[in-house]
Amino acid sequence: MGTFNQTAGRLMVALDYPAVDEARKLISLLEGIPCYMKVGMQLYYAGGPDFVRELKSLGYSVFLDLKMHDIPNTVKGGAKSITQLGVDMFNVHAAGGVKMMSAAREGAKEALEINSSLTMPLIIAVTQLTSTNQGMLNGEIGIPGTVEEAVVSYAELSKKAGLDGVVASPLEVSAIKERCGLDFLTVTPGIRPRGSEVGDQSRTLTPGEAIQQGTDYIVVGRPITAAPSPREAAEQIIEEMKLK
Ligand SMILES: O=C(O)c1cc(=O)[nH]c(=O)n1[C@@H]1O[C@H](COP(=O)(O)O)[C@@H](O)[C@H]1O
Repeated sequence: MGTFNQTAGRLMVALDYPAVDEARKLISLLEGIPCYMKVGMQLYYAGGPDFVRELKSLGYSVFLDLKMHDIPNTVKGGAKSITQLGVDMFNVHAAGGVKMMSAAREGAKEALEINSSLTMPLIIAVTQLTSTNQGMLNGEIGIPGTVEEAVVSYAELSKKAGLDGVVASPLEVSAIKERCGLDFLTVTPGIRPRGSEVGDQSRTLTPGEAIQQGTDYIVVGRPITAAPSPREAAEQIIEEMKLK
């Protein structure tokens, strides 16, 4: 199991930018605010491992969101490389199955055997993307049942594989915790402060509501990055989280 970094806070800021310069600009605006930095595929494909190392050297806790979904051997290798970067959290798709998710853990462990100064990252699994709604799940994707049932079933698989938690919408947090236990982490995107644009997200709650549901971490991108003052937006979100 990885460790829960209290000093990083419970807010994860999604650095969804096409270039590292834009990400650096936001990071300087948010200086001193307790948060994880989430690097997703857009920024990683542009800035690569060097940018992740840069964030680590600045002292940030980093969630590398590359959503691996491949055969177990490939995911094991990917997890080994990611762990060698010293990230604090990374993710895979639960749809890859128990063997694939266990392989991610094995890969991370192998990295630690090579370099004992590394710590085990938190490994979490994406359940159903927060852009998926009930109609899409049953019609387009072809999975029967409710979104909550599909998410909880993926969460159970993730737990069976020995992962630390899942990515889901805040709407499913209490069902996940009920089935998988309170210490099974939930990382929840689909966060929209009241009045902000929903965009392509389908299953959303406000930061305060997400905390009330018992989530461990909230992931916020555009409500901060596209705000007139990203710093004020982040401070307001943290304030709202504390009030709950
Ligand atoms: O794994 C993720 O982080 C993720 C999973 C998911 O189901 N939904 C989801 O939105 N995300 C990520 O969370 C962030 C949400 O960004 P905003 O919608 O701009 O707040 C993006 O970086 C997404 O890639």
